[in-house]
Amino acid sequence: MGRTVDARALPPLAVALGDPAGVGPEVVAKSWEARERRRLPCFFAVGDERALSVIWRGPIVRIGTPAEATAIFPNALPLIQVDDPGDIIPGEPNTPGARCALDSLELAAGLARSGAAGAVVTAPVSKAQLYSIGFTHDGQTEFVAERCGIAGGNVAMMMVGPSLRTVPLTIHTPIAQVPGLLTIELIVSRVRTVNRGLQRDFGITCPRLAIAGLNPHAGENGNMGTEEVEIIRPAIEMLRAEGIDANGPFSADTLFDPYARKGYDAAICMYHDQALIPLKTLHFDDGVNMTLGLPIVRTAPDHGTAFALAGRNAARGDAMIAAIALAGECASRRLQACV
Ligand SMILES: NC(=O)C1=CN([C@@H]2O[C@H](COP(=O)(O)OP(=O)(O)OC[C@H]3O[C@@H](n4cnc5c(N)ncnc54)[C@H](O)[C@@H]3O)[C@@H](O)[C@H]2O)C=CC1
Ligand SMILES: NCC(=O)COP(=O)(O)O
Repeated sequence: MGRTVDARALPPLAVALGDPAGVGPEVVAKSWEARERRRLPCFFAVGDERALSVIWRGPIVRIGTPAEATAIFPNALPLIQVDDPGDIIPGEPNTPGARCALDSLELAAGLARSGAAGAVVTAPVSKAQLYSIGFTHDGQTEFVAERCGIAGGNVAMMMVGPSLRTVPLTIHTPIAQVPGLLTIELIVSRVRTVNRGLQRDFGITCPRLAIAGLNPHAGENGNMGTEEVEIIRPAIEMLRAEGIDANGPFSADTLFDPYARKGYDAAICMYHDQALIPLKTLHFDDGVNMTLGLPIVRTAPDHGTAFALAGRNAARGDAMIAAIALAGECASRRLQACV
């Protein structure tokens, strides 16, 4: 039986600043400013101090180890320095900045893996910039998974908002390739990961999972596409035989209305936009991207680098605040389950 653990036992969370020219540094600074009001767990930034100081006049204290963050956090934003050798101009991404974003991500994820940080929270990176420096993963999700020794295909991206959780089964895949990638094995393995993640990180004993169809009207019994009959329905039957409360396939067009949303804990979607459009439409300001299936907790705000806003003090910090809060809750829950 687990016993209650004081939340203060949670090590500080590592927050990678993301692309130095994006809104990442600004939303991290805004999160620190909101630390008391929003009762955020202790965290420290990982990145180049200049990315913060060019857009923010608040106090920053460099630290050498995560443990030092605890004493600093009430009065200043603790930071582990990662050098960016280039010019940092908000809204103007460059190659050194992309390398700095990657180094920051690597270090922050490593600190979480070692247990020195309680979780890793990642600010937005530009995928195009990362690809230009030879980044071979689709995104931060797959990178962190690999660093944890897990194949990218064995984790799940879950988008989390106050009234909706969605999971894209295929993620950063060209839409034309989606039907060919959908298999019974993919659906079964990804839904198992989601089921376990909702139990472990959200304390939902028997998660209710709604599986979307791929085609209009979930295929109308094979008359508007056959994926539902040949792939999705057999996968649901396999999952139900294992005791997982998976249901569907449901027409995606009515899966996100207020009445339908009451009926499930997460909607499993067939492709990126099917999952992200409803989440961002309903919860853009406080949506969180969480990676399920990792040995560590990793969250991120739902938004991207928003280069056009960078340096103008125009970015909202709420999604980053929600990402830090959720990471703290999930990491505390895991800690509690361990003792
Ligand atoms: N987790 C990550 O690292 C993510 C990175 N990206 C990257 O971000 C870049 C830009 O992608 P976009 O599709 O333009 O998405 P975006 O989220 O950066 O911007 C979309 C719209 O939302 C606004 N916006 C974004 N964040 C905001 C905030 N905090 N407060 C107020 N308004 C905000 C932007 O100004 C823009 O109008 C791409 O390079 C993409 O790779 C996109 C999504 C997630
Ligand atoms: N569209 C979601 C997104 O781009 C986040 O990707 P990741 O970098 O967190 O894997």
